[in-house]
Amino acid sequence: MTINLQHEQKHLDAVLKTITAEIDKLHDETTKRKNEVITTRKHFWDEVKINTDTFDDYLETIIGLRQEAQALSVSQSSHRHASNRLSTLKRMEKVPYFGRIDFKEDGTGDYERIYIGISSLSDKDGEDFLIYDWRAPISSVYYDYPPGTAHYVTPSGVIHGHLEKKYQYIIRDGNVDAMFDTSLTIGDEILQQVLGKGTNKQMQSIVATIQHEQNMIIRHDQGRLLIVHGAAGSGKTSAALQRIAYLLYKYREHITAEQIILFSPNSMFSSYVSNVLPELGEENMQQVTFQEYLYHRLGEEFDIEHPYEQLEYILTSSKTPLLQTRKESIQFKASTDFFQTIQAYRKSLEYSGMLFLDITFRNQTIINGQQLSEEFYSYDESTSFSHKLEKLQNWLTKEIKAFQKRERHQAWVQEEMELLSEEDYHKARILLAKKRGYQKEEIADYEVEPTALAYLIVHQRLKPLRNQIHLFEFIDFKGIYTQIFSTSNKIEQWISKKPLLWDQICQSTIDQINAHKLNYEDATPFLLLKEMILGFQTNRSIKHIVIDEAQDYSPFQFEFLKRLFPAARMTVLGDFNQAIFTHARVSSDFNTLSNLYGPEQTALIELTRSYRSTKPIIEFTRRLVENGKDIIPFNRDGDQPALSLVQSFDEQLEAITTKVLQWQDQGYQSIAIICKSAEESMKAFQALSHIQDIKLLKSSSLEYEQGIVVVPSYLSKGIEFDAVIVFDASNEVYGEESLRRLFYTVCTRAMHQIHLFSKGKPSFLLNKPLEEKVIQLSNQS
Ligand SMILES: Nc1ncnc2c1ncn2[C@@H]1O[C@H](COP(=O)(O)OP(=O)(O)OP(=O)(O)O)[C@@H](O)[C@H]1O
Repeated sequence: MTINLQHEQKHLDAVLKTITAEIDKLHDETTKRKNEVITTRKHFWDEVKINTDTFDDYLETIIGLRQEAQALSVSQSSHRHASNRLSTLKRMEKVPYFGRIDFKEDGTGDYERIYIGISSLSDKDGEDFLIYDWRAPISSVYYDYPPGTAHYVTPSGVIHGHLEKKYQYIIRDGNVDAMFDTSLTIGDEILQQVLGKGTNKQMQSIVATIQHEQNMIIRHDQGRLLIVHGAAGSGKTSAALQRIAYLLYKYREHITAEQIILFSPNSMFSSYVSNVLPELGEENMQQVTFQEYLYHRLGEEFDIEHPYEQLEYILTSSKTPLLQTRKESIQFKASTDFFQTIQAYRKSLEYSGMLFLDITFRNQTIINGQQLSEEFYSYDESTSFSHKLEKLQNWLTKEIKAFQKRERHQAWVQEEMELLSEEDYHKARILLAKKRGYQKEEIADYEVEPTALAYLIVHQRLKPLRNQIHLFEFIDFKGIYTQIFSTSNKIEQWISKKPLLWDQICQSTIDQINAHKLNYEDATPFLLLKEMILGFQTNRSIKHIVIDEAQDYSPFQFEFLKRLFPAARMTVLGDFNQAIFTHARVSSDFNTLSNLYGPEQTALIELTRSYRSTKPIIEFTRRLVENGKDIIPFNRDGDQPALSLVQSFDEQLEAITTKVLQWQDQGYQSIAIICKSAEESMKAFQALSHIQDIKLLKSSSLEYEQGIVVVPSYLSKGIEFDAVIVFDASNEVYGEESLRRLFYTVCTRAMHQIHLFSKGKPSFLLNKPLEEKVIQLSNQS
């Protein structure tokens, strides 16, 4: 069948008419709903009579309030629903659908034309679907099958049938610009077009061109854990976001956007991906970084190191024994071995080793830590650990009460009583009178007894202490954690393989903690131990967590997240070739992760096709990593990557400036000059400040800025640029094997162009690409 665009245009016009009619209807509806909300808000208090004289009045007031609040919530939700649908329809007005399948269900007569778009649309009688949502069960045929037999899964069973044809459309502003019979075409024209365009400030949805293996990720529906290991640019983040949209559609009765959390690497990345779900007509999920969580939980106790500070230290420090100790320490503290050690240690605390802080008041020790420890271990062995802690808390509360009684006779209390201001005295009088059961009108007759007042003063002063007891702040968590590193401790027996430089690791950990500093590698183990002692503070309302750039997380962090969100399923996406943190440099897969929920609850999907970069760029970058030959480039042509050798800093700056201007002339809008560290980025930025509108991206940057940017390697992770300049790819800068993955991450950020500059001898990491001529040596001075 030849494609008849006129005929297609006619169909589109008819669909657009229905969309326009629905938009008009919804316009009226949203205005009506909005007015309803405004009126309900305005008259909220008119409808409720506040009367608390008797219990019945009070009850009636509460019921009235509740009814009004419910009415308001119903109108608000109808308004939200109508306006969400309205904005989706407005988006559909531009592109109502992007694909079509001609499908015949077994046992039925004709082929049905199924048009697929970002949301479904029925005809005006509401009887037939003009457009099917891309997440509807039947739409999976579009992504999964070439013409021939096909099937799809519905809640009521599997539907088998025959797919005759599959089409893709390019629709712009109500016109069918092009239409492809994708069962005949060899390359994927639409994908070529999409990938050939310039980058956007924000990530775009990929629903029109989702690939079969990506669709498996999006619609995966079994087990607690889905692990996606995929090459750079293979669409992991994209698949993750469309998966969230899919879950919100499929489980719309049970899951809302607030019940899904995306753990992203940094705020800039969060802003970069924040457009995808709204573009698909869904509300955004929650986005957090693991670091934010650590700050939230431990920020008051410690000065916590940021993961990028840790990286910066590793990348910029000169090779000293101190650096070696730190690297060993990071690797050990992220290991499963250390996790098991902590578990064993926590168990042992049931019998000995718990440390408590002295309870002090006005520089006087009321009860010392040793006494607390004796009391704790005096409880019957059969009492559970958490119950023992509760008993200790109760005992302590009683001791404080007794102390309060004794303390009221102290001279300082007398002094405070005498110095009490008129206002404070008045407040104390009211409080005491109320305590003694005086009614409002009788308070004036109440005579304050000095002992009661003294008791009250001590009581007030002890309030912070009581709070600390309530929050179990009398447990010496710092002491308990550092005990692991006190060399005389038996903890060493539990470590299956003592790391090199163990004594130095111990000493530096103790020093840091004593200075109230928490290195990034200590933060999660510390928090985990704390939670194991106190009992986990869990969040059961979260139903799904998605962890992007998961190679950066340690087994500790996964264990932690699993416990923190006991009701959640997890989707984990990563690429070990991009594992840039010291702790993950030795791992190459997610194998250990399958222990998290057990193999039966775990599925692994590998993505090997890479879409971001042109074929010449992928052919270059895949030679940088050991297992790179498995990466399959999407067939998009482009210029070959280039390497320029320069002799001096000035020559480097001049060459970079020329390149940037040349790329700008060619129409590339997002150009990144990627440096190894923040330190190098700052230097480069200052030296290149003559380039108009050049910007520096920092770890504190909240938004991904387009244009010409200077960015440190680790911050460029997860995002992409039209053209990339590697500021200095010399052996001086990238001269170590441990930097291979970082270097690969940097080079894989480029979509269309990449040019590397090397001041002096190029990095040994480039030997293979140079030998195999996948990178061009562009000029040699
Ligand atoms: N099916 C697709 N259709 C259109 N574009 C796609 C598709 N899959 C991936 N892309 C594009 O490829 C680029 C890379 O995708 P994405 O960032 O999701 O990959 P990633 O695997 O998360 O990469 P990295 O690990 O390097 O950060 C993006 O521009 C994305 O839009």
